Amino acid sequence: MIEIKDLKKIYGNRTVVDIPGLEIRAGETVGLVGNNGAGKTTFFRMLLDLIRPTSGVVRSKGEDVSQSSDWKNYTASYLDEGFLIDYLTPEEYFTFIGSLHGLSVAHVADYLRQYDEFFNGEILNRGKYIRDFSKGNQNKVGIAAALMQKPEILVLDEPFANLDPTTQIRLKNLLRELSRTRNMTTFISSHDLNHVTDICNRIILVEKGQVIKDIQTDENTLAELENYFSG
Ligand SMILES: Nc1ncnc2c1ncn2[C@@H]1O[C@H](COP(=O)(O)OP(=O)(O)OP(=O)(O)O)[C@@H](O)[C@H]1O
Repeated sequence: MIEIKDLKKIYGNRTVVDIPGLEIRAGETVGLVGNNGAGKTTFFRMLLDLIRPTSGVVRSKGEDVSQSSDWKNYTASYLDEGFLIDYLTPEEYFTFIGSLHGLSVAHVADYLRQYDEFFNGEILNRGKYIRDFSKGNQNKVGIAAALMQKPEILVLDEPFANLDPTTQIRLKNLLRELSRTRNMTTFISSHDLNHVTDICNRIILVEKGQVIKDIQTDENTLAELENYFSG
């Protein structure tokens, strides 16, 4: 589904991403872990053609993401609040994103009903602009909007950050369900080793831009990661 070849990002004289080769198969749930500054967000930004690699290529279904736009039809992401439009209300934002994907206002309202529990009564009909929501609630808006396009590939940067424990558990259930029912390919970066090992079937550990471990999750993975990070 996604193939990475000789991917490098260099800022000044610092190489912040250096991945000789990586393949992600359809339906995989990939957790990206690594300490601050390891290069996770930079990697995601290259995956989504938000920044250009210094060298190398990211191919999605065989097409270079920097040369083709086809991947945008089946890829959704939420990296940070920069993806939102902060002078809109959540309803206006969902309607706008829905319109980009050919959904009517009624469709969008219908779609949002399934997120009642995830939103926990804090998102819709609040009469507030997105900019006035807490960071956690802004995350909820961004994640629900990304899922609205029923993507084949979903990329989320630290989706559990700023979410209360109840919403973290609801998000985990939601992502598990989507990967099971839609065979969605998912990338999730997180500092929460419990959550990523819980929902991801593959864990990629990066340090200084390099892949240090690439493992299929099993009952020993959490202990292995905890051991690595406590060293
Ligand atoms: N535009 C830029 N110019 C220079 N250096 C940058 C730029 N963007 C990122 N970096 C550097 O690249 C390195 C990787 O950053 P990145 O944000 O990808 O790490 P991360 O793994 O997502 O970290 P965190 O867990 O803290 O979010 C960091 O050292 C960062 O300072």
